[in-house]
Amino acid sequence: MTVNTQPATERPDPRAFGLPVVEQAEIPSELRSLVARVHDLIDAVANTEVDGDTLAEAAATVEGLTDRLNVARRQIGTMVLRELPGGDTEYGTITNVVSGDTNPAAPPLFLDATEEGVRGEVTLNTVYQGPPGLVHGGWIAAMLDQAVGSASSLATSPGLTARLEVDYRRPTPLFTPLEVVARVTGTERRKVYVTGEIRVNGEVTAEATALMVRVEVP
Ligand SMILES: CCCCCCCCCCCC(=O)SCCNC(=O)CCNC(=O)[C@H](O)C(C)(C)COP(=O)(O)OP(=O)(O)OC[C@H]1O[C@@H](n2cnc3c(N)ncnc32)[C@H](O)[C@@H]1OP(=O)(O)O
Repeated sequence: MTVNTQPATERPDPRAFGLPVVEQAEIPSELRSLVARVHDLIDAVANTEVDGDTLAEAAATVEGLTDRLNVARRQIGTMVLRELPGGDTEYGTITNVVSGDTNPAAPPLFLDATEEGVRGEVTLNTVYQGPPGLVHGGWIAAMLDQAVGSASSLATSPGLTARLEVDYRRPTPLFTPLEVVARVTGTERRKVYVTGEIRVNGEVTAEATALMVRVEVP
C-alpha cells in the first residue's frame, strides 16, 4: 500500500460531465449575505417562543421570499471551484450540506489543505443538536465524511465514500470551536484509506477511518 500515488492532473473537470462550475470568487456578496441571514434564521425558528401572530406573519413573509427566489434555480449538481491556500484548487457541490457555499443549512465547514491533509474549524449552533448541548452523531459523521472525502480528493482524485467507521470518544459540544482534520494513510488501486478526527481544545471527541473509492474517469 502506498501514499499519494495519484497525480492531481487526473482530477476530472465537472464540465465534462455536464455540470456547471461557479468560481468561488464569483458568488455574489449579496448571496453570501442572504445565506448567512437564513443560516441564523433557521436557528431562530428552531428556538423561538414568540406569539402566534408574529409566527404567522413570519411564515407568510418567508413563503413570499421562497416564491421569489425559486423563480431562478441552479442546475442540480452545480459545482464550485475553490482556490485553497497554497495554490491548490478543489471542486465541490455548491449546495453540499456540510461545506456548500450557498447552503444555509451547512454549518459551514470549510477545509483547507495542509501538509498532512486537510483541516478546518467550525462552531455549531442548536440546529445541529442531538443530546442536550451536544452535536448530533450523524452530523459528526457527516463532517468526518466531508473531511476524509476532501483529503482523499486533494491527495489523489475525487471519489465516493465506500466505508466510514466513526468512534465517538467524548461528547462533542455545541457553541465551541471544533477542529476537523483528515489525512490519507494509503492507496491501493482506486482505494484510498483515510483517517479523520474532530478535536475540542486539542482533545479528540470523534475519530473516523474511511475507504474512498476514486471515480473512474473515462
Ligand atoms: C468533484 C469532487 C468533489 C471533491 C470533494 C469531495 C468531498 C465529498 C465528501 C462526501 C463524500 C460522500 O458523502 S459520498 C456519498 C456516499 N457514498 C456513496 O453514495 C457511494 C455508494 N457506493 C458506490 O457508488 C460504489 O459502491 C463505489 C463507487 C464506492 C464503488 O463501486 P465501484 O466503482 O463499482 O468499485 P468496486 O469495484 O465495487 O470497488 C473498488 C474496490 O473497492 C473495494 N470496495 C468497495 N466498496 C467497499 C466497501 N464498502 N468495503 C471494503 N471495500 C470496498 C472493492 O472490493 C474493490 O477493491 P479491489 O478489487 O480494488 O481490491
